[in-house]
Amino acid sequence: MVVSTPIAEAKEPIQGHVVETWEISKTYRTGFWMNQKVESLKPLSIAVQPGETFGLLGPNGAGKTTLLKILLGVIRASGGRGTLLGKPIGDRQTKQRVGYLPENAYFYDFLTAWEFLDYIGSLFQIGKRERQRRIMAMCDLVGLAQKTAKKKQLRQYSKGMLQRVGMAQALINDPEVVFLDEPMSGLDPLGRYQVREIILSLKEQGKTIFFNSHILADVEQICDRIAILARGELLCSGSLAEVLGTDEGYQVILRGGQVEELSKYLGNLSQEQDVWHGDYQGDPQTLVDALPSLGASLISLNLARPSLEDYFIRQLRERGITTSQ
Ligand SMILES: Nc1ncnc2c1ncn2[C@@H]1O[C@H](COP(=O)(O)OP(=O)(O)OP(=O)(O)O)[C@@H](O)[C@H]1O
Repeated sequence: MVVSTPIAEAKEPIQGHVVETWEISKTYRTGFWMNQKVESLKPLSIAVQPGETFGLLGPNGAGKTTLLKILLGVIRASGGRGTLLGKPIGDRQTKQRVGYLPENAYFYDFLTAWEFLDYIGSLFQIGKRERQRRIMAMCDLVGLAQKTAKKKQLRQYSKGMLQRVGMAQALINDPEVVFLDEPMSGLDPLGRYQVREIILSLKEQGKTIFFNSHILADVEQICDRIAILARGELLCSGSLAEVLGTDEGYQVILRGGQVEELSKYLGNLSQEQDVWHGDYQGDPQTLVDALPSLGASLISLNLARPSLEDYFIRQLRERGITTSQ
């Protein structure tokens, strides 16, 4: 995969937050008489720094797409306010500096990828020569063969290839901030890996990335900071270290010893024949030194950090959320 193809010279660093909201909220009115209310987003305040990869997580129906659409000016907030690149949300000039990959991108599938990207480039009023240059750079960036891009109609593309075209269209205007709604959904492991690589290469170029996802393993690998939404409510936000904590423990497997003695050192002890599994907190050397007196020998000792998935599920359970909406 080809990565890191900057398509424009360095810009002035962005001052202040790229995204900032203050108590922003959304209530939809539904029903025949529009008399039913759906509170999709409860008052929410977040801030995203320049150059950051920010992951917005949450189960289905949490309000992730709603927030993204508000930030992009696609729908209006019911309350609160926010800024994008320092300008009030909805500012027309800001749109030139923003890229967006919708969750279910609609493509004119009778066009080739090249024609489609050329069309999107023309909407941004990019001149013909520059459009050609950018389309070539985009094909390289997202790993799309130029020959295929010129020949094949989009209706003949696989989901993974369409996602690459979607990424390319989101980047054709060389945006400073890119919003990606579920960029890995529906992709196989290779496709997910490739999208992750593209996101990392954008990050290297200093772009700010805001993306929605419920694929936690991907988020854990690429995000600087995360926020968790559920039922329209912000449950927490912060860096992974802030959210998960830095308390690292060890998973220990050893042979021999008695439960009374071993439990002074290990938590969650379980036994399979004469092999013990347990958790250990503290200096590993202390445990290793104590093993002879416990009559036990070490089989393995592995560093274990709580995963984002464990944390995410715990957060939802603590609030009694066991199903998606
Ligand atoms: N146009 C609409 N009219 C009424 N309710 C809506 C509308 N759009 C979204 N909702 C409701 O708002 C809530 C949040 O929806 P949203 O699409 O923002 O969730 P999401 O977190 O993006 O979910 P998913 O992960 O499934 O894409 C849901 O309960 C949804 O049914």
